[in-house]
Amino acid sequence: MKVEETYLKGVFVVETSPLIDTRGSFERFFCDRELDPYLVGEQPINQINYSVNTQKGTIRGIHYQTAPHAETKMVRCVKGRVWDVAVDLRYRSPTFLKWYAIELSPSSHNMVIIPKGVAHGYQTIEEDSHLLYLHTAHYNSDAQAGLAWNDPELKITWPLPSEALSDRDKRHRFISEDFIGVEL
Ligand SMILES: Cc1cn([C@H]2C[C@H](O)[C@@H](COP(=O)(O)OP(=O)(O)O[C@H]3O[C@H](C)C(=O)[C@H](O)[C@H]3O)O2)c(=O)[nH]c1=O
Repeated sequence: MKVEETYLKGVFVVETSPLIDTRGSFERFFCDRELDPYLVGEQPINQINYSVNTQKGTIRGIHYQTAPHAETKMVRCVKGRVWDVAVDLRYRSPTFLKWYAIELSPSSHNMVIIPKGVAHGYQTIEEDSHLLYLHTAHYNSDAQAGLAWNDPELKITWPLPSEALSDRDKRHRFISEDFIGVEL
């Protein structure tokens, strides 16, 4: 696994290598031993989720779980193609409210690691795009929080016009002036 840190501390891009033979290929998606240096002090994987998006242009997010249910999540696109965004919400982070985006797709063999305090969203750039998530915390409906995809404070330059937002994602409030970041 090749792991590179982005300019958002703790946000890593992992590239895995398929082992190809006459039958096809085999690819290791996750290994706690290999990724342990990047998941310092993290709990093990508690949940694995799978998201199917039928439409191109769908935006999901920008979500995070509040403490004490904050989580690291690892996201991989297993079908189609998505533009994946991480937004730094960490108190006193030098990249507070900065965002990083990367295209995830099966052919890129890549996965993004999104640590606690960093919110996550994505837009599908192909129809029928599927995502696999590994989470280091259990889902807690009372700890759900989110940012508006079109928050003027973030100025996220989504690649396509927004489509297929959930009612919840349509209702996120813009970041208030007194927002200083999230507790971890
Ligand atoms: C995340 C999650 C959701 N749910 C239930 C809650 C809702 O009834 C339904 C859909 O949840 P939600 O609308 O939050 O799903 P997305 O909009 O795809 O959000 C996800 O995608 C964004 C981009 C993320 O980064 C989060 O991991 C995750 O929140 O599944 C569960 O039962 N367990 C879970 O772990």
